[in-house]
Amino acid sequence: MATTQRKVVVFPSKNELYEAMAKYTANLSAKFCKEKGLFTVVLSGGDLIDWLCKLVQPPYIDSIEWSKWHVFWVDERVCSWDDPNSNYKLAMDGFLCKVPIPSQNIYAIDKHLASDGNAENCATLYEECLRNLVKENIIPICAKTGFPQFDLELLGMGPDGHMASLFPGHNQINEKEKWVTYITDSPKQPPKRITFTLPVINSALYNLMAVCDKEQAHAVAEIMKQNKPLPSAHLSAQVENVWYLDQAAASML
Ligand SMILES: O=C(O)[C@H](O)[C@@H](O)[C@H](O)[C@H](O)COP(=O)(O)O
Repeated sequence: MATTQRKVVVFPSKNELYEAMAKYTANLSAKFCKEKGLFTVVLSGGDLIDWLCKLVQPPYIDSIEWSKWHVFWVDERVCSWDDPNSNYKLAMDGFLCKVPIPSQNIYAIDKHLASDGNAENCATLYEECLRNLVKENIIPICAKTGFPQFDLELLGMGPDGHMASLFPGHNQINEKEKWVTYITDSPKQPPKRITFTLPVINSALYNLMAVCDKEQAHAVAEIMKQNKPLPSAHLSAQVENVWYLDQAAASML
């Protein structure tokens, strides 16, 4: 399934990395809005949302066709929408509330099931939501993989090399059929989460993995040396798999 070579860019400062992330996202938004009238974007949680700060500033905030965006989460914590742990809340407060994306184009985890804490049902329903959007021609199916194909996924990596909620030593990374799966014993808190599976993640046209800070430097080095099968080492994309690193994250390369 791995189709593209990993492209790595190291930035002299975090500010330059943030600027490049905004530019990359804005360029793809313009391309896909022009080509097909919509842009499907997948967010993760963690620090990534802060790193998207430049998107909500000029010139990007005024030039992006926000009404054509469709927003998804690569993983989500199973908790209520107003819980400080919620990736939905994080993205809403830090990014989405600042831009005019129609609320019906924001595809969050089911509010009630998430509050109830049933991870399996949340994953089933999120997959159903994606399947409906395939029927509505919002999300195409990747001809090569047979899985849904998002335009851009904005990803982060934990110090243990996890991406989305695919953690080392947990079997979610091996899922080959489902589109969305779940975990109830995540090593990163909180323990209950839903997550896109690897075939879905790797079916995206563009994957941008952003990694900052020294805590991640060891995992970055292991992944680049190809000598440790960490979940993030499996990241691929159909057109481009690009890694943006700051100096600290690249310090052990
Ligand atoms: O639920 C989460 O925690 C995130 O969605 C997760 O996938 C994140 O992208 C990585 O864990 C990196 O997170 P940090 O930026 O906090 O290291």
